[in-house]
Formats: sequence, structure tokens, C-alpha cells
Amino acid sequence: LVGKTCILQRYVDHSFDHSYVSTIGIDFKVKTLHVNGRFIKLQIWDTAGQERFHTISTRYFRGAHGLLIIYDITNVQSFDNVVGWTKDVDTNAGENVDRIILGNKCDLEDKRVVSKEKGQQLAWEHGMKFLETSAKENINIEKAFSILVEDILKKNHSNSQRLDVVNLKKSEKKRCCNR
Ligand SMILES: Nc1nc2c(ncn2[C@@H]2O[C@H](COP(=O)(O)OP(=O)(O)OP(=O)(O)O)[C@@H](O)[C@H]2O)c(=O)[nH]1
Repeated sequence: LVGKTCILQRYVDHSFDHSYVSTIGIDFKVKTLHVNGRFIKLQIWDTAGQERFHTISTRYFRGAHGLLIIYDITNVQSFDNVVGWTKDVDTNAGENVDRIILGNKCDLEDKRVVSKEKGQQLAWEHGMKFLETSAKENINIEKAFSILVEDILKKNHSNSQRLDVVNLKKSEKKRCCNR
């Protein structure tokens, strides 16, 4: 519910849909970019936020070049869950995988419960980049992806035919006693 699907829709389809349809399992969209005279095909995976899909989601970011880890600035639980996700990412994604933390729904300033400083601090502690975004108002969505793509390209993936970017929506995850 942090807005993963909306962020992807805003970035790829340039639209925002108010109706909410929970992602089941996994979904992806493709976007082609023209960077430095080359065409880059981005495959962006949208993983389900619910705990019952956790294993699937984890499996999908193993092969990724970059990860967006997203919370909702109006939901403190989603922010706490990002901490859990960063650990999962450390375990399952390679060290070389570029990561960015996004605090989404920044248009809802009156409902904010997570300060921008808290988000920046968390990202800094994990050596990640950070942005506040709004899929609804189209704030920093393009920028988030272009920062990630730029970092990926810098990291010598330039010969790769395929760049997979996982849109990690872990933030709604509920921690379970047997994990
Ligand atoms: N105000 C505001 N609402 C947003 C924003 N992004 C998403 N939403 C709303 O938040 C709800 C959830 O959005 P989704 O993109 O479906 O969330 P999700 O993280 O993909 O959810 P799951 O697929 O269940 O994991 C929807 O009702 C959206 O309209 C935003 O930037 N601002």
C-alpha cells in the first residue's frame, strides 16, 4: 500500500489511478530509455507487499541490478519495515546492487508521520540514496529512476543487454514470529 504500483505506473505510463488493486505475486513493466546515444531496456519488477508473497519477492531481487525500497511517509509501520527489507536485501542481493530508498506520498504533508530527516538518516546508515516522492503529484519519480539507472550504468553493467530494476515494496510487510 505504499504506492509501488502507482510509482511504476507514473514512471512508465505517465498516469495515476486512484483505485487500489493489490498486487498478487509479481508484475513487471518495460521502459526503453535513450541514454548517451544508447537504447536501454529497463525491466521493472513490481513485487507484492504482503507477507504471504515474501519468498517470491525475495527471489526476484536476486538477479536485479537496482532496487527501490519504498515506504509511505504517512505510515510509520511501513518505515519500520524498510529496515527489515534492507537486511533482506543485504542477504539476497549482491553488494554491487544499487539501492535507493523512497518516502512516497509526500503530497500528504498534513498526514505525515515520518520526517524527511528520518528517511535521510536511514538511507545514510545503509549507504543508500534517498528521495521523497509522490506518484500522485508526479514528484521525483523520474528522478528516482534516473539516479538508479545512472548508478547502474556507471557500475560497469554497460555491456549488459538487460537491466532489471526491482521495485521493492516491502514496506507493508508484517514481521512474523518464525522469521
Ligand atoms: N496521496 C497519494 N496516494 C498515493 C500515492 N501513491 C499511491 N497512492 C495511493 O495508495 C494506495 C496504494 O497504492 P499502490 O500503488 O497500489 O500500492 P502498492 O504498494 O503497489 O500496494 P500492494 O500491491 O498491495 O503491495 C492507492 O490507493 C493509491 O491511490 C501518492 O503518491 N500520493
